[in-house]
Amino acid sequence: MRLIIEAGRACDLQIKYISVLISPGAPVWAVQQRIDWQDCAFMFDRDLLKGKRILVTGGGTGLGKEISMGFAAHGAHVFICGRRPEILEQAVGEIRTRSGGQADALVANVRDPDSIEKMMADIWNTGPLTGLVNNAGANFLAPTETLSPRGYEAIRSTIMDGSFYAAQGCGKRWIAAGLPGVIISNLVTWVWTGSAYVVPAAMAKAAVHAMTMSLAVEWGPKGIRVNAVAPGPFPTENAWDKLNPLVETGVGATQADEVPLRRFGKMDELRNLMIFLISDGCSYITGDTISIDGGHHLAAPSTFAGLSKLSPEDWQRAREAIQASTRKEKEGRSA
Ligand SMILES: CCCCC/C=C/C(=O)SCCNC(=O)CCNC(=O)[C@H](O)C(C)(C)COP(=O)(O)OP(=O)(O)OC[C@H]1O[C@@H](n2cnc3c(N)ncnc32)[C@H](O)[C@@H]1OP(=O)(O)O
Ligand SMILES: NC(=O)C1=CN([C@@H]2O[C@H](COP(=O)(O)OP(=O)(O)OC[C@H]3O[C@@H](n4cnc5c(N)ncnc54)[C@H](OP(=O)(O)O)[C@@H]3O)[C@@H](O)[C@H]2O)C=CC1
Repeated sequence: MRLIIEAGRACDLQIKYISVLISPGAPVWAVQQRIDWQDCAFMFDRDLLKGKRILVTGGGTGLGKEISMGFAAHGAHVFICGRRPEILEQAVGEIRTRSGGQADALVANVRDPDSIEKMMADIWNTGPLTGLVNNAGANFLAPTETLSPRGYEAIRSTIMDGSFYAAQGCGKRWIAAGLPGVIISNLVTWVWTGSAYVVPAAMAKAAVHAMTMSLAVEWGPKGIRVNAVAPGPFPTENAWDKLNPLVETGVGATQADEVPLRRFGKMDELRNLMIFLISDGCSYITGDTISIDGGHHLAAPSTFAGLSKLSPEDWQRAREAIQASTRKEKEGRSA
């Protein structure tokens, strides 16, 4: 048994990550432990995003919550959405308390264009957004030949349709009002490499990558910047439940030891990139997708190719473990 303790401190939010690798190939659990704000080192002026109003889809958990926290800590009013009211309310409370900034939550299902339109109308009733982060995502490991149309649709519609309708909802309002705006989509390095066993997610993210380049050109003359980030592994509870449900599924994409920088990403690293991209100081970057993965995709172990060793019985167990996690999530949904 090998035990690696990897501890890093997130500068602005002071989160300590401890990753414990039980044995090579075993799943990694990232324990996030909150500590005080006091010794924070901020990379940007604390007022950098003052006056900004930014919607982060899927901002109630994981990366979306951490990104929202970073925006709020730099003066922005953040709006988060998702399908579980309790999770959203908890997140809003946490963002307000820890960042000292403004945050509000809206229940919305990004798979449903009417739900997105209602959310946009509700937000615009209190004033226009200045920025949008397409972060809501869905994913699970599965051999492609076993996917049902509903399974494929659940992932595609969340990532591809959700990002399109949210971008369109903001874009049409900005254009009508002659306002500038910024859109950032949270993709994954599979937009360049593809990945076995997560094909619908790789396809949908690649579609949003194409949307990023296309809209940057179409809406650039109207003052709307459109960019994306492509993270490598940043362990979150949901992602790891869906992508590393068993000891046997601990391969490439969810492992730190094959990342050239030899560790997972830290939330403050992602936050800093997002704060930069959404800020006015970044006014000449558009149409780009920036990787933030410690070099993972260049070293090529960033996919689930290693899962070809799994037996049909292993896949059945993986499916059951993933679906147990989904059942737990569903209990809280109201949209
Ligand atoms: C380099 C590192 C990269 C890491 C990249 C990370 C990417 C991520 O995006 S991680 C994000 C993880 N978070 C989530 O996925 C949160 C949102 N997830 C969900 O809402 C659910 O998990 C969902 C995707 C399953 C969708 O929920 P819902 O619409 O309620 O879906 P159902 O439970 O009704 O299932 C729909 C359909 O899918 C089939 N299915 C579900 N799980 C599996 C599975 N493990 N294997 C095969 N098929 C599965 C399910 O059976 C349904 O189909 P039918 O049976 O035909 O009805
Ligand atoms: N963690 C990682 O290593 C990486 C993550 N990413 C991307 O980052 C994003 C966040 O992932 P992560 O934080 O790990 O996972 P989470 O599951 O924690 O985040 C996904 C969020 O999206 C929301 N969401 C899902 N479906 C919908 C829907 N139909 N309508 C509204 N909201 C929805 C979920 O809330 P709810 O279920 O309540 O609706 C949840 O808050 C994803 O797009 C993922 O692909 C990219 C690369 C690496």
